[in-house]
Amino acid sequence: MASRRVVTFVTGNAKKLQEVQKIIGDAIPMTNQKIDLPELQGAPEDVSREKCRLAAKQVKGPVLVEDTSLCFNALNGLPGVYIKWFLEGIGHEGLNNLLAAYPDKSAFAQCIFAFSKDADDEPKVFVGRTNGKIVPARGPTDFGWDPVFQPDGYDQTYAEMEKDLKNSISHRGRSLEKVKEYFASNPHLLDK
Ligand SMILES: O=c1[nH]c(=O)c2ncn([C@@H]3O[C@H](COP(=O)(O)OP(=O)(O)OP(=O)(O)O)[C@@H](O)[C@H]3O)c2[nH]1
Ligand SMILES: [Mg+2]
Repeated sequence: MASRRVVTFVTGNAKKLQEVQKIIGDAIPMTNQKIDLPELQGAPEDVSREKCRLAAKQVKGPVLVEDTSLCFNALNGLPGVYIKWFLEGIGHEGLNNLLAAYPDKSAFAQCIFAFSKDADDEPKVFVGRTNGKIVPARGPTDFGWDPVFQPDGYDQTYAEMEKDLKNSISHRGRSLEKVKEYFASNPHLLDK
């Protein structure tokens, strides 16, 4: 049997890593590296592709990265890929206040994973999206904007949900389902 390479998931975010490990399980042989990659400005898919290229150069092997957006429909998709800086700058209350002037509180969480086999391989992207609305913070505050995002069809915020429930309906879970399908349908992807 050919020996197999291992995919390195590159992120600076420990909470993302926990979720990714839980969702992937042993479906894909994976390790991780904590590198805070510089992020291009622009369209979400391009941000993720560029992170993937930078990661592949550093790791020199198969890499997986992701970029997460939180998009408010009343604001035509902003803060989007800039949610990290909005959250750091204005917090949960500030995110709610951004929508104070609009009756439409709907939003979507989006995760874009990107994979490449090596630095010469064009990254492939996998988009996962969950629709919901922005609400005053409820639940534990240990992960980002989880307390202010309530997915459609549920009366709990992401933060109030059991982890397995969040992972089964989340932007990250949906994107990773596509990643897993891609690996399952390309069984020789990691052969040396
Ligand atoms: O409540 C949350 N539930 C989630 O499911 C979730 N996923 C990401 N985030 C936050 O949204 C921003 C994305 O920015 P981001 O994709 O650039 O991540 P990051 O810079 O933290 O890590 P990375 O880029 O090294 O992977 C960062 O503030 C993350 O903390 C989440 N918050
Ligand atoms: Mg980042």
